[in-house]
Amino acid sequence: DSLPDTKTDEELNGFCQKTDEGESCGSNQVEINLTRLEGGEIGSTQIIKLNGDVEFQLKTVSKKPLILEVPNFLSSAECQHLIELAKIVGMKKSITERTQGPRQAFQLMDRDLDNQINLSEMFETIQNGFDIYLEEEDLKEMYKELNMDPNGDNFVSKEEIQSVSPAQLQQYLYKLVSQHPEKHSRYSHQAWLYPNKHINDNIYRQVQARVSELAGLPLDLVHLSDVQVVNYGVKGHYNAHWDSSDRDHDIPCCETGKPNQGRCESCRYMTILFYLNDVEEGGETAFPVADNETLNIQDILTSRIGHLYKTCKDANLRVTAEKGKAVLWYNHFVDPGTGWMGDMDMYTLHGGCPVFKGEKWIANFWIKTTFNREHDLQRMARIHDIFND
Ligand SMILES: O=C(O)CCC(=O)C(=O)O
Ligand SMILES: [Fe+2]
Repeated sequence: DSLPDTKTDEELNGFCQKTDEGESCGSNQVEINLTRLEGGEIGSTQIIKLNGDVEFQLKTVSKKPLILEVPNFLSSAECQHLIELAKIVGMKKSITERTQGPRQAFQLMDRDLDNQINLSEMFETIQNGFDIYLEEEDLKEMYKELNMDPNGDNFVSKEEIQSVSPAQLQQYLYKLVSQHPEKHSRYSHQAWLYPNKHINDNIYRQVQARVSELAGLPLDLVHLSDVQVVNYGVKGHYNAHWDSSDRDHDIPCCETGKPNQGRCESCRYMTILFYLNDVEEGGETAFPVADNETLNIQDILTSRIGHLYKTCKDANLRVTAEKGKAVLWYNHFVDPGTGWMGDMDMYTLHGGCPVFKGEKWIANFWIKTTFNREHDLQRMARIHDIFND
């Protein structure tokens, strides 16, 4: 499959690139690569011009991964508009993959291989299996209720666990989080804005154009990416996670608006997150391992640094939620071989701190690409037609 060769340069100008010789369009003429902005020293600010001739500040707040902030990227009216659009679509409770659908079994995390599960291993078992984060008291209460630890030594042996069925455990946990939604990894409401559905919305399109300009990425790519508007109330939060997935040859990347996909994974080259209001207290975006010297994924998965509902204040970096501000980072490196999406940057681990007072509205603009450049160029050509008809 290649691009239809009947297209003129002008028709292909959705992914035109500026070169020294002027503008050059289409995939045959120029190499379209994914690019990255360059940061400065931590705390330093660059001035950039977007939106005609309007100056914006681009502040570097982390180098590993590169994280940039742009205050007042959106006007107050634009923030309000995105919130209104989301409300019209309808805000729904956020769910995560692990809380969807029926559960058959869960994996016991017997880290020290002593054939019994201690409290911290049980914490990890439940986090891993159900996306639910329990405190020590919760675990002890659960042991009592389900009679999981008859001898009361806070260790659940393999025999003891056999007396509880996965269905029983699931039922108990779901009841618990229905009463205490803050124990879930993510406690928020959300709505998706699909670019195709808002094609006549001038404010939305203006924002998309500015995102493309800021990121230095083709507008077609921005038009391929849906937007998620999220609302958090008091106790609302999102524990630490990565926004994208590493290359998996067996599971394709999810694509906006493509029905009946079966299993697919989120592939998001870049995250551009907007704060749509000022939060009275709390609600920062936390990056627990930003600018860490080293990174140990096993440590992240087994320690409590991911439990941002409790540990946000210990995160290496916290970005405050301020109306109109954008914060952006790259979930992937550029593959030097293909010029397209490459390995994931595991330092991008992040999440939303609990809101203590007021509420929090954000919009996630994820730049979605797959690992296959030719495939994406074709998708870009198609969306280009839709947007320029
Ligand atoms: O609420 C935040 O600050 C972070 C949200 C987030 O990471 C997400 O929605 O993927
Ligand atoms: Fe995220």
